[in-house]
Amino acid sequence: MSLKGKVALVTGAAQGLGKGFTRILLTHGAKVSLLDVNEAAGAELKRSLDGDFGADSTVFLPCDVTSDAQLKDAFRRTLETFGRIDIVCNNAGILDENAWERTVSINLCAVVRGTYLALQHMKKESGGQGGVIVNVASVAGLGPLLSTPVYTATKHGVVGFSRAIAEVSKVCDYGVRVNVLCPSFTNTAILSNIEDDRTTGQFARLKDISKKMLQDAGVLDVSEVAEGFLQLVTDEGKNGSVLMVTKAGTAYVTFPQVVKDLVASPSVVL
Ligand SMILES: NC(=O)c1ccc[n+]([C@@H]2O[C@H](COP(=O)([O-])OP(=O)(O)OC[C@H]3O[C@@H](n4cnc5c(N)ncnc54)[C@H](O)[C@@H]3O)[C@@H](O)[C@H]2O)c1
Ligand SMILES: CCCCC[C@H](O)CC\C=C/C=C/C=C/[C@@H](O)[C@@H](O)CCCC(=O)O
Repeated sequence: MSLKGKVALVTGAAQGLGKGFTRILLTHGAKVSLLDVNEAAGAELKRSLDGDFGADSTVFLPCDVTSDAQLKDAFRRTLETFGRIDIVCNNAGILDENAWERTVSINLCAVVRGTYLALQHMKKESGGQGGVIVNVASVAGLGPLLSTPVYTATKHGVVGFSRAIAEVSKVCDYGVRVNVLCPSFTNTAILSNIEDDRTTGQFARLKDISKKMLQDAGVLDVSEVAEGFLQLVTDEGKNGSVLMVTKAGTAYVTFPQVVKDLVASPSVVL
């Protein structure tokens, strides 16, 4: 899929991985709507991108993804600005075992909210032109990061929800692909949480184990993860795919099939 003329909406775009996804989308010709709760960082990034790609390539929209009203408004303003939405990346996320309800609200509830809004705008049955959604989970969505059990739960939820919605989209012929990105440790601000008793809370005493995992796994550059993101966006054969990106390499994850694949069964009548 060529990205020229395509429009993307990225949450948590102001820094870290969201910034990396934004830059690779712009480099390949897309226009990008940047959503972030950090207004200062978002405005600063917009100024930088204006210089690199031109002012009409992006729009920055202050948005707290936990607010249904703000996220809906951001989708509306994106359409007003660019006239279409082809790509949505639900990337915004935090790690805070003390504020675990907010962690669930951002990392999982807002991914559901962003996915449903994306489908509302993109699915063919509601007049959309189709598109692709990439939800950002983590390797912690595939196995426990023991010092962060709620963060782990949210990322497992993103994997499960996204795979299920991808099946819905296939069966209902939405014309929208839904994929999941599972990066390992990556050099962004969130990594500092591993040392921070304020965010690991009651599990702070386990941080040395997580630090050892980080040392053993190595730390990715944002650009390495962005390449995996680009694959999930542009490969039109990928729907319901889960891409794990680690220093050891990048691989699509396969899952055990516990129950018969109903979609493949001709007896399923819709
Ligand atoms: N860095 C890693 O090691 C790593 C690995 C795997 C997955 N991830 C995931 O990647 C995503 C991006 O994280 P990152 O590493 O770039 O961290 P980061 O902290 O650098 O960036 C997160 C961005 O999300 C924004 N954000 C936070 N809460 C928000 C809200 N309520 N509404 C809107 N924006 C909000 C922040 O302002 C920030 O710009 C997260 O979902 C994270 O869980 C990170
Ligand atoms: C406090 C660190 C903040 C970074 C959190 C990021 O989301 C990065 C998490 C990176 C790795 C998590 C590792 C967990 C791994 C193990 O549980 C292992 O079982 C995972 C196995 C995955 C697989 O090979 O299928």
